[in-house]
Amino acid sequence: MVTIQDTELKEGIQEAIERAKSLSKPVLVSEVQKINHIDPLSFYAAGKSRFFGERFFWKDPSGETYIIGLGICKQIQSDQSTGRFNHVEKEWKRFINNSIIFNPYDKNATGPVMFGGFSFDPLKRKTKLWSKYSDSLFHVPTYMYSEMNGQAFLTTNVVCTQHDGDSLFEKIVAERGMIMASISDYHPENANTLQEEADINPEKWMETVDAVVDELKSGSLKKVVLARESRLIYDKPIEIERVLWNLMEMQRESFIFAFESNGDCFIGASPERLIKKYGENVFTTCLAGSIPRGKTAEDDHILGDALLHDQKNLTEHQYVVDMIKEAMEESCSEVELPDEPQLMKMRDIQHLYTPVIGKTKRDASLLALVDRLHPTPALGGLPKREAVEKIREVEELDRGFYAAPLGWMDFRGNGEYAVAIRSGLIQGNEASLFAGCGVVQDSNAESEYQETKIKFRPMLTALGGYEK
Ligand SMILES: C=C(O[C@@H]1C=C(C(=O)O)C=C[C@H]1O)C(=O)O
Ligand SMILES: [Mg+2]
Repeated sequence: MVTIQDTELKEGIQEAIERAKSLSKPVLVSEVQKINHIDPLSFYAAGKSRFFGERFFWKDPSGETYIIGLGICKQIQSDQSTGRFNHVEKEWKRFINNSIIFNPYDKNATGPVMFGGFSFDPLKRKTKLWSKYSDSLFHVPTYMYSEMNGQAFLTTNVVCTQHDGDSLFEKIVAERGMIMASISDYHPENANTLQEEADINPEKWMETVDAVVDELKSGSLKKVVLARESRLIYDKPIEIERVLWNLMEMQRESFIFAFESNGDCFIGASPERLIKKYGENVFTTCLAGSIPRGKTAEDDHILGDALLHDQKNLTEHQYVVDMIKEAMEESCSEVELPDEPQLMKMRDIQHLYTPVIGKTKRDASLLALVDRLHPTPALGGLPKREAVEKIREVEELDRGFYAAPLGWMDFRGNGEYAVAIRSGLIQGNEASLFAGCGVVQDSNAESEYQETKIKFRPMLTALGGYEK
């Protein structure tokens, strides 16, 4: 059946081909349909055979926003280290500038959206672990399911070139029809069995923590976040859908994300927002300072209370608050944040948490805010530049996209980026998990090590390898 919107898509494609001829460059057509609700994970799973390596999944902590992409109609990438945020934003604007958009809905995350992220530190020596991800990597999906406050939308993005003809419309409608017809309720099947678990050099990591603590006592550095890796080997290829299913069951309060590239998949459940921008309203998060959850409600309360009064953790947290407050005050006309941190309780861990809201000054774009904030002292340290240099020098791990901004931006400039922690890189039947912690003068290597162990748990449990 041809709907009114399909007529629009057909005419849009014809017009875009004409435009591509006259401009001698590809032109995007984007069409948005309001549709009935689909289970987001089932939509993702429906793209498995056709689009493996070209999918992404996103859920925000409130569950108000889901964005799932299948296929890539445009890739924006760069290995340039300076000005990379600005470069991506310019490329994005240039791409949507001449596009034809049918979107009668005034909803964020509908129509053209780019999804992806950045590496933590483009100047870090690269290993082959992250060879499938360039320092800046964004995908614009061909088919995108998005949900905003309970309303569901299907966006179809087609890039037309001067060489395309009428058959492009038929091809897209047929492919889209096939995807929609193949959606069936996803349920995880048999789990993987963990065969080998290798913490990479924990003793050396603790020695590095000790050495950094000594430096913090004598120099100008105040905080350095040090991370480490655990490598897991399973008996068979890890099913990304099943990991997402588990994360959705167990880490409801987190951002849940998966970002595929050339067969690898970066995946995780992060409690930490870097920045959200809807219109002029911006939201960011100071999250640093950690303690385990208690086994009983009473235990849990005692631990939470101890965290709220622990000087080492309060200092670790305050560095983040000070830096984020300063950055926000530069970019915003109004900034509001509470005086004292509160507790954020996740399934496996509790943190000190200070939410920050603001209203941007007219010229502050989402990626300019990302540029200003990344890395906050929650993931880098303080002062920012020295801390990142220290990490580059002493950390064994190639962080890749771990601890870096990951998220989306739509054609109107709205979007959200999480700090991609509690995450791992899946490569066939193997996975690398990453976890770090804020090292300050009062840090103790053994307890920081224990803290990273807890931070591995969300992913370890979701993969199947840790039973609580
Ligand atoms: C670095 C991580 O987490 C960060 C470090 C924290 C800490 O040291 O207390 C707490 C929250 C995060 O900002 C991680 O999970 O890998
Ligand atoms: Mg800590």
